[in-house]
Amino acid sequence: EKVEITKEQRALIKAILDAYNRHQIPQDVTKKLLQEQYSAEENFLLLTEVATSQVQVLVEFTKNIPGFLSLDREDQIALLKGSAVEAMFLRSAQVLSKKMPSGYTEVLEERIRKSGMSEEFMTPMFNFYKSIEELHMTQEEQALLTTITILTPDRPYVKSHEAVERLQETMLDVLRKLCVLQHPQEPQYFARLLGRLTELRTLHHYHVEMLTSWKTNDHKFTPLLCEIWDVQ
Ligand SMILES: CC(C)c1onc(-c2c(Cl)cccc2Cl)c1COc1ccc2cc(-c3cccc(C(=O)O)c3)sc2c1
Repeated sequence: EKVEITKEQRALIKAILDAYNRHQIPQDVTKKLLQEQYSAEENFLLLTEVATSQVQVLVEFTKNIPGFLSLDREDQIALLKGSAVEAMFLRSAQVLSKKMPSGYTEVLEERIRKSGMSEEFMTPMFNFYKSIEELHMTQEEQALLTTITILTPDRPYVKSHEAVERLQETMLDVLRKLCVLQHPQEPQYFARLLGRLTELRTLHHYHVEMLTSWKTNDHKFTPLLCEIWDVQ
């Protein structure tokens, strides 16, 4: 059947894409990735600094998701805490994508690979990055997929499950139509995008162990990261 994006849905895409592009990590933070030396310590410190900045950006972006601020305040926090890692995998995947060279691709990969993280997480992490790169997502798809990840109803401690589910379904419907219109030769494209959301949950579980292994090697995180990731 003819897939049509309504006027409201077009306005929704514009609002989300504008917010996604408006909230970016400041250049003086990301620039350090290009300048400082390479050592496991230095790489970990830089990644911690950028991740902290990314969380601040994520909070601002989330506040601009239509309907998010009408959710219960505690649910807003629960959604942010529950989705931060997954949103950051998506963001770092965009930066690492060689299809949209960001100037940080090589240095970021190098710093992640040499940040003192155990080898066992490297393979699934870089397989994920490769699978995202192969999708050649448009900016709208990136922004919507991040929004859908944030609006996942079954995060821990979310009380108004239905309210979040309604918001997420609105976004899923827009993304589904966008995929049909922007990837007409790939009828399975939308399903492939949703498959990445499943992959993100697996990486989220790996990430909890990554944090523990860093902690045991006496790596320090910032107060904001400790708060959002429940690290002591
Ligand atoms: C605390 C730290 C050691 C850590 O622990 N786990 C992870 C992690 C790792 Cl490794 C991989 C995936 C997810 C997480 Cl959460 C991290 C680092 O997480 C981040 C998070 C976001 C970004 C955005 C970047 C970035 C660069 C250039 C440009 C831009 C840009 O948006 O312009 C963004 S780098 C970066 C690093």
